[in-house]
Amino acid sequence: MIKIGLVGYGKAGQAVASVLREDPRFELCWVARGSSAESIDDLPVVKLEADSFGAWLDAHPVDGIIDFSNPQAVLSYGEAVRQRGIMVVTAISGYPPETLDYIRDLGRDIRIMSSPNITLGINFLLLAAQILRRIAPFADVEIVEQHFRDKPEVSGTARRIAEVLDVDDERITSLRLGGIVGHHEVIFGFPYQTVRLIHDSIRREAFGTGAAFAIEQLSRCATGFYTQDKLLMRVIREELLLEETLSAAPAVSLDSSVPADRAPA
Ligand SMILES: NC(=O)C1=CN([C@@H]2O[C@H](COP(=O)(O)OP(=O)(O)OC[C@H]3O[C@@H](n4cnc5c(N)ncnc54)[C@H](O)[C@@H]3O)[C@@H](O)[C@H]2O)C=CC1
Ligand SMILES: O=C(O)C1=N[C@H](C(=O)O)C[C@H](O)C1
Repeated sequence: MIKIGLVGYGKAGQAVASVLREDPRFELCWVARGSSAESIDDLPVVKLEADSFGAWLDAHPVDGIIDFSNPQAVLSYGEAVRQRGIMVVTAISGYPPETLDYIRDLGRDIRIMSSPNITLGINFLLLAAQILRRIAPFADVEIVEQHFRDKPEVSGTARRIAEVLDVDDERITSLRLGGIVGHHEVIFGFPYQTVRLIHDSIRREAFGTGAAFAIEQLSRCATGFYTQDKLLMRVIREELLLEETLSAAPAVSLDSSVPADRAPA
């Protein structure tokens, strides 16, 4: 069982906590918050402060941390987890470049995954979009992202899509309305056809299942910096290799009395 500490218990963190608590592979041990440590159901709560977090980790050891707080939090817990070899899945979408550099540096000593969108669906869309982009680099590309009305910044997901497709951020159209959890659409415009790749996060629990996939995959990885699309590609590659191996496997006789060339197909 993987023991987890959750950093951030807001809109996304609460949904992630509910998914983790229902999954028998994980034990959610505690929550770290930025504000005062108000209790949450039966979960221990700590206020995240750099100078005391190491002692908290020693008294409440975990295998991994999942971060749905804000871009500053990793600066408070990074060295404490580095010293203890604790893996990290951070879903923060708006890291400044210097903080991303710090996260990559943490990858020299621990397993850490950072992705602006942790859903498996959007990371599959990222892989599909990159394939189409390579096939048809001449196509027009536009990106549309839609979120709840109070989300201030352009989605980190849309910026990541633009980055991997080598498209200028000016091609991103942002809409803010209602309670939309997360909608992303990549539109490829060809002379005689249009290809639309669309992903909708219907409920914030989608971020919980994505985080569960990431922490479980990370537990099988070597020390290093990872992204969710790379972890997903790793699983796809393993599946394809297994399929290739199985389809190439010669007919064998499990019964020594039956020659291999007459074994049932
Ligand atoms: N990668 C992904 O798939 C997703 C990423 N996000 C990102 O997660 C972050 C949080 O999103 P929401 O839950 O909607 O925001 P929110 O504002 O509802 O929740 C953030 C929580 O973090 C807490 N917090 C702030 N500073 C903290 C600190 N230093 N230590 C511990 N806790 C701290 C706040 O008190 C708040 O409860 C945002 O950056 C958002 O873009 C959100 C959903 C999906
Ligand atoms: O703030 C959110 O909620 C989300 N933020 C991420 C982003 O900025 O891309 C991912 C997801 O769309 C939800």
